[in-house]
Amino acid sequence: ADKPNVVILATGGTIAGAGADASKSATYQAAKVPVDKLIAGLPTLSAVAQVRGEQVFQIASESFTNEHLLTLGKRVAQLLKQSDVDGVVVTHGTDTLEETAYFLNLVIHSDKPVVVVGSMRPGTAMSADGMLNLFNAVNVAASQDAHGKGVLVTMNDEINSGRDVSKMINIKTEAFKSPWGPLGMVVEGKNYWFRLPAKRHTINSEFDIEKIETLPAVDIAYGHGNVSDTAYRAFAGQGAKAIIHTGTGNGSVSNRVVPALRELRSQGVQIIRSSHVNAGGFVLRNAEQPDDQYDWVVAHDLNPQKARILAAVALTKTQDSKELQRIFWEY
Ligand SMILES: NC(=O)C[C@H](N)C(=O)O
Repeated sequence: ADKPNVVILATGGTIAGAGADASKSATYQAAKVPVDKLIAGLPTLSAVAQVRGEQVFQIASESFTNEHLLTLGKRVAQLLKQSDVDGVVVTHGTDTLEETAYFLNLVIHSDKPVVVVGSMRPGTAMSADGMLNLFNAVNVAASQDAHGKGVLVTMNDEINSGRDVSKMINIKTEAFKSPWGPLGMVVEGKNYWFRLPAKRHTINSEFDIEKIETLPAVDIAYGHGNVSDTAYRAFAGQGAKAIIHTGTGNGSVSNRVVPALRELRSQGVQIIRSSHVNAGGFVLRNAEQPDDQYDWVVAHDLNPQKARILAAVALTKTQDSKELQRIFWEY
């Protein structure tokens, strides 16, 4: 009874996946196993925390929508207000895990631990990684020393910041990396911390899930050789309030696309330059493109999918491009 209370909010993904036999590490169905069965499969959890589960969704994370983010965020906030909840774990598919973790990091006003976790192999596979990842997540969520560090992600024994972490490869269990390194490690139920997040998050965020009812449409268009402006114009035509430009290199923009982006900006659409370089981008204002002159915003080190999350959250509060740029520097 003196153990911390941890609630596991289950949303589906491979951590709840099942394959036809133990050799199937990549061929399986995600989002099959209910949360109570996941918890029952890990009896050692009871030595760490009083754990209970809630099935919020049962989906593969590539099908996550803004509505899923809002529903999940509101439930996390509600639970953390309760004095009988010490921490929350969210089980999640890995495909959009980095988006949900960043979203929660921006909008949850609590210093209690929130840990998002998934797995690369279904529980039915040999060397399945979900059990240990979940055990680590519950350990971190139950820890006093995880308070105030923002939303965390435990995969492959590392503790990463939900802001920074990204799925870098789709077949290895060592799939999640932060361009600036992990915050720490969790080994045999003990946390080892090495650094702290420098960006604003959770309790120091100006955004609050309780004040957000909808998220505006923000779309992502990909830059590459021989690119056309068709996607950008189509997104704007369908009502996008901001377009994340997944630029080449420094977030550069082809001269085949620049005129369309200037035109869309003059019509009120926010243009946000990010980069698709693999190790994480570093897009600077007025480098490669005259952002001051064109009134564009840079995503700096946020990858396009994280830039979409921050833009959508920020646009619930401001339509001003300078404010938007301040927010991109601070979060
Ligand atoms: N490893 C995974 O969880 C992948 C799965 N497609 C998902 O994101 O739900």
